[in-house]
Amino acid sequence: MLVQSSRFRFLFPPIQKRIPSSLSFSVASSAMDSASPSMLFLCGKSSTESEIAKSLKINDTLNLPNGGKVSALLQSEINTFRFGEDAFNVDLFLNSLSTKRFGRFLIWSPLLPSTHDIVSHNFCELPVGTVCVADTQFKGRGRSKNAWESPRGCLMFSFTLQMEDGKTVPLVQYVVSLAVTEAIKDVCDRNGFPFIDVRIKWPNDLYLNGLKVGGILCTSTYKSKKFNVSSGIGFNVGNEKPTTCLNTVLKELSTTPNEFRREDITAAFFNKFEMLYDIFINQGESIFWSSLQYPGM
Ligand SMILES: O=C(O)CCCC[C@@H]1SC[C@@H]2NC(=O)N[C@@H]21
Repeated sequence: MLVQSSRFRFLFPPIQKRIPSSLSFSVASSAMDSASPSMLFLCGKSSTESEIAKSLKINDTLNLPNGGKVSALLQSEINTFRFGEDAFNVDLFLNSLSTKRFGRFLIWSPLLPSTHDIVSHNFCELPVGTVCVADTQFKGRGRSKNAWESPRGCLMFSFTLQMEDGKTVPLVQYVVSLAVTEAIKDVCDRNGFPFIDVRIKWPNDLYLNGLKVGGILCTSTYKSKKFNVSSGIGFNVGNEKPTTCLNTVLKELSTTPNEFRREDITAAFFNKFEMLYDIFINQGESIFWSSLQYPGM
């Protein structure tokens, strides 16, 4: 059943074609597995977050589950390395970010096992709202113990939030899904791109032209009367495989050579998420339904 709204569009199951989110890794990427430490660049929107970065580096605080090694570096050290032109541009992201809490402390890595492992394993050491972005993952995690294929071009990030009311925790993935589709609309509007019809298959999958292009993974632990929630998003922005991606569809719809940038989508995501999350916490789940119209019912 397709339900359309004036502001949001939702796609409810059953869906035409299901693409498994569990897909195998290439031999090359699994060979890179934990042999060398993952480089984590710790970056901040303001001096407050930059001080946190320095302290985490000096104290060698961050680590990975199962003894995986990390090497913590500061934003100022990024330019001492040569990463490809398609590496995540930290400045581009931070300059487009207008939030008060989410995304302001950024951990970027060119290659790591899983952004989700970084934020969930180090949750208590990181400021709430921390985001970890990777260009490639070699142990990307999907829901239900599936793997998430994580090639270059795919937008992959995880972030943290803390909640007090256990009843609302399972619903946060809805807010995340909504923020992703709203972010894509926002980037299209700002850049004059044609409308790209990314749809939510509730609660945590994103579809484009009937194919799965993104998924959301939310996990939580309970500590000191608070729910520590880690939320991970994988979205095919520039990677045509394994299904299709935003840039392929944009190319089909455009006469000029435009491309989505992962940095713009990530910043727009947090700008939208912070607003939607505040509404959700203050007004409850009505945000999901208030603007729905049921045509023909
Ligand atoms: O559809 C799913 O099964 C959810 C996929 C979630 C994948 C993302 S990619 C960024 C983050 N890090 C991970 O290891 N998984 C999530």
